[in-house]
Amino acid sequence: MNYKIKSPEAALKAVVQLPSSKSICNRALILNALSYSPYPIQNLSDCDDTAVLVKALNSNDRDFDIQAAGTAMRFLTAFLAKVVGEWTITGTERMKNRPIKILVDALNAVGARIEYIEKEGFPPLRIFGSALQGGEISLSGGVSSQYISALLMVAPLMEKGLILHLEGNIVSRPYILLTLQLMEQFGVKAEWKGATIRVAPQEYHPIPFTVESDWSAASYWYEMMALSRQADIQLNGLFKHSLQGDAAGAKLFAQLGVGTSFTSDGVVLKKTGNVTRKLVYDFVNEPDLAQTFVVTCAGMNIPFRFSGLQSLKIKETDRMEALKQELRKLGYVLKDSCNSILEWDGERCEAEENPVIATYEDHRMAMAFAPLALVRPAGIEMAHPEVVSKSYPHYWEHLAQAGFQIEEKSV
Ligand SMILES: O=C(O)C1=C[C@@H](OP(=O)(O)O)[C@@H](O)[C@H](O)C1
Ligand SMILES: C=C(OP(=O)(O)O)C(=O)O
Repeated sequence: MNYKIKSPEAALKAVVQLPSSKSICNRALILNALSYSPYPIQNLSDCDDTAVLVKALNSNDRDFDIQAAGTAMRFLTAFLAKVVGEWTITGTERMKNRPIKILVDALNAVGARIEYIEKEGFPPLRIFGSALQGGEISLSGGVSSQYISALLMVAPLMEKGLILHLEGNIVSRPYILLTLQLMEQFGVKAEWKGATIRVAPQEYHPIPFTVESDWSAASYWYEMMALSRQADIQLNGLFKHSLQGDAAGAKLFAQLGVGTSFTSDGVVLKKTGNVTRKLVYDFVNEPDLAQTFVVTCAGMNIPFRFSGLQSLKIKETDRMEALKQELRKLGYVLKDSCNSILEWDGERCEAEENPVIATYEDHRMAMAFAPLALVRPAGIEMAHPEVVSKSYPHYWEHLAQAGFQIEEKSV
């Protein structure tokens, strides 16, 4: 089934209860389990990536399928490595092609026993759980921060604790900070100096915990604000002093004419009229915002140069390729270089007559392209719109409530 999405007939008006952050949910679930917490987590997301982790942590099975959830795959691997028993963990075909060797090598070096069931370096995995001795290891920080977050959360329960030396440029650094800050809320202290993170053996202490709304999800509403002529948008559940790195999106959207005011409920967006001529930004710290900004700039006709995109190649799909392919259908010619830079200098090609945007099993492709309906009188047609459930299951409902017309088309 495809969706044809058309702009609201009147001005876009929305008060949105955003989904809660899956990054925070999935950390809180692991920390809750490690601290034997009696408190259920409040405002837990009903998105797929969180649901698979809830299911795994509550089941009596030995074999887990975490589908497409990168955090669940990485966090559960480290978690199970220290739970006595024999476990297997698998996921979607794409997950079987997302690398995990750095994490497996690191865990095996501190006393775990993890084997590959199919392809060396990739899920599915067989895990022989036991107490972990811990110690001092070096690993690359340049592939996925999720490996580091996974190791850190189990680190205080290792016999000798853990000293991690991070090699190379670190990608997605705010997610490591998020992990450390949440660990601290659960009573565990770590020290991060230079390229070294130290966690001494310690116990977690359970706390009642409420999850904040998702700043990555907020970015699509910022995009709608940027692309609409007139709009009235309020996003509930966001904090001014957020632990999420993607809160940086608010500042960056200021360059695209969207202002943010914080209220006791969340944020109110307004148009400022101050729009940059070209947007230049390094997304190494906020990779999940890259698609939003690529599509917004194209829709606003603003050239851009975005660097720091190396991790996009190993996410739900190769996001650099997917963006180039799908924007070409709409008449934009993007150039990539060094496996990490995507630019658009305003070059156009002939657009397809009836383009259908492919979503590549990637929620962020669907969510980033839908707002283009605001600037395309013919609307935007999209394949597999259901992919949004990975992080934002109510996205289409919320768009419909905001006045978008969404028509199902059988194919
Ligand atoms: O730790 C997390 O919650 C995440 C870290 C990032 O991944 P990488 O560290 O692989 O870039 C991000 O893209 C992902 O959506 C969530
Ligand atoms: C990359 C993402 O998720 P994950 O790596 O957790 O599958 C994402 O949500 O954009």
